[in-house]
Amino acid sequence: MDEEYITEAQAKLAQDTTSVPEFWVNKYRNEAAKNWDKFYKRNTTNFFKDRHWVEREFNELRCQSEGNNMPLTKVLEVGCGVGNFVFPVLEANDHLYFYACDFSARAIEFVKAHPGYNSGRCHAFVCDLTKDPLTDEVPADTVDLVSMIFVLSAIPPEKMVEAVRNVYRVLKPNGKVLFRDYGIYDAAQLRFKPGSKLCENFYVRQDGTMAYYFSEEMLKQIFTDAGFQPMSSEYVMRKTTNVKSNIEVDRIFVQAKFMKPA
Ligand SMILES: C[S@@+](CC[C@H](N)C(=O)[O-])C[C@H]1O[C@@H](n2cnc3c(N)ncnc32)[C@H](O)[C@@H]1O
Repeated sequence: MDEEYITEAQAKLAQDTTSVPEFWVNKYRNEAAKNWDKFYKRNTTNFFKDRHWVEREFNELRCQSEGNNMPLTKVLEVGCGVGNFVFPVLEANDHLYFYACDFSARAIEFVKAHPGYNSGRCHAFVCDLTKDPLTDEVPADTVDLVSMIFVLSAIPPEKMVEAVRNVYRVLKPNGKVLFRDYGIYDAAQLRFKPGSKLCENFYVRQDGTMAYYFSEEMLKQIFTDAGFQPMSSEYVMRKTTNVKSNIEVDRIFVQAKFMKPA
């Protein structure tokens, strides 16, 4: 990241000295699943775009076309929403089997109603990563890959390590986590109004959903505390134009891979 950009971003963030009363902080934390469910009631399947960049960024998901006798690669997408990651990848690679979970029951209903949902290649279920064992639905040590695409940022920081440990238990030894999420100093973080910050780098949006902005260091700490070995990590910068205001903004994401040791 550019030094000048970082200095300006830090100065902007330092201006916000407000704090959210503890009652509200607890309420947002306790009602996270309810607020995401309302989000999907309002937006149905229309909010997030299909994530067609995924195979370009994560070669593990590309079709290897090594013949039909190869066992299917088992992938678990946690926090799958309405399937904007799952369905494009399933369509592009017929050698994958997907487990997909989310704590919004409504999101899972949308996944099951999708024309691409085929129970021979996909199993969707409701699960709160911070408290429901994934092993209730997925046998321990059996999954090749877990994708975490913009989900960990929605989880309060003090629950992140436990959520990642939950993922660890279903992965095979040498299995990998493919991760992409919001990076620190992302334009969306700098746009929050005073009174939205719940704790360092963690904010509540107007609809009650929450978002954390990761530094590479913080992300590495969470995954190593949960038992993973870091494989790669980078900030991905994208300039996007806000359609309403026609202003160009700097989106910053963190993309990383972690391995469960053998
Ligand atoms: C920004 S959306 C991303 C959806 C999807 N991964 C994608 O890329 O389109 C975040 C999702 O994480 C889910 N989520 C947040 N906290 C969760 C938790 N503790 N357990 C399971 N799902 C959670 C939300 O319901 C929401 O669907």
